[in-house]
Amino acid sequence: MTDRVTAATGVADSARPDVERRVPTDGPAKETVGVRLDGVRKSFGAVRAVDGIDLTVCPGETVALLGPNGAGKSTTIDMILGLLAPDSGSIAVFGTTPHAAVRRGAIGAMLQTGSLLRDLTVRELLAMMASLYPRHMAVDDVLELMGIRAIAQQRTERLSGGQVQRVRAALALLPDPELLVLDEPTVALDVESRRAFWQSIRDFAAQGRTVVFATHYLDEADSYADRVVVLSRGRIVADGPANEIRAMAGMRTIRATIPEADDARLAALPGVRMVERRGSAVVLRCADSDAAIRAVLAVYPDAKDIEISSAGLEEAFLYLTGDGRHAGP
Ligand SMILES: Nc1ncnc2c1ncn2[C@@H]1O[C@H](COP(=O)(O)OP(=O)(O)OP(=O)(O)O)[C@@H](O)[C@H]1O
Repeated sequence: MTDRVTAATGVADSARPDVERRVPTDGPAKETVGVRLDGVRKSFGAVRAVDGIDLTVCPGETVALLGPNGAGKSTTIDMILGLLAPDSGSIAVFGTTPHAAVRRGAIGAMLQTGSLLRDLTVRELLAMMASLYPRHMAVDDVLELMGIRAIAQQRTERLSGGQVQRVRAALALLPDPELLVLDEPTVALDVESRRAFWQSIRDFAAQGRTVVFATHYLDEADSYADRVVVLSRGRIVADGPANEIRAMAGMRTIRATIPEADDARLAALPGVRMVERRGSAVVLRCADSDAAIRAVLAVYPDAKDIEISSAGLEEAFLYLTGDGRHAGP
């Protein structure tokens, strides 16, 4: 798998005031589309960070943007939040521009970077931020939702990395947003903290709210999202219900030495999804390895050194993002 990004440790990034200072709403919007991206592109110099993304997120959906480092997840999120403008294409959030949605308090965000204000207790920080919103969740309710009641009297500079993440999420939830956007929110957390974090977000989503989150973790996307959108090199390479993406992750691989095999013919065999060359061997990624091996032997009875194996989650992820095609011997 790819390298992990630097852990986020804070909140209330002063360079991003629009996201943190939301104006309250009268409750969830009634639009049938929560977030919509049409042909969105964004480059930084010669780097095409986002290269033509079409994406629709329905209200109430929890969608994971899954991808390795540099896939374009943060750039996509920053454009949904109105922090970056696309070079081309359009973005709508609950039927309006991202800026308008932020202004009317529809979006709460937890970004990768930012720092908590020091010299305040967690409760004081939440109360202070709440005072900026004419309408907001009760501080006690947010403490309860994020499971941080026990640290309410603790000063922010004394918090552990995991506690900081939960306080940052609490700040994002404070104005009771219709859309919650989380950019790799659990990157610094251990397994138990991740589980507890996601249970809190699930409880929030269960109120009919829309959640979009970026992650490197296939298992996290699988466990907590209704739908998984896999990004690679600025493009969507897979988009489907979590169980479908998991099924792809469950694909099997047939490796064999097949003299004079024709790649196009192999690719057309039943059960075969993809053909790769590894020296004299071919590797077949299969949706149905039983059907595939029967077909291979029927067409190429001379096939030898046959191995059938399950793709691990990591391998499946590399396959989905296209980063593993030339890996391995
Ligand atoms: N402000 C910027 N200036 C120049 N290049 C940038 C900028 N922001 C992003 N990029 C580049 O755009 C590409 C996509 O970056 P992005 O941060 O969106 O990816 P990501 O999927 O969020 O990655 P990560 O998981 O590492 O956060 C990368 O090649 C990155 O180096």
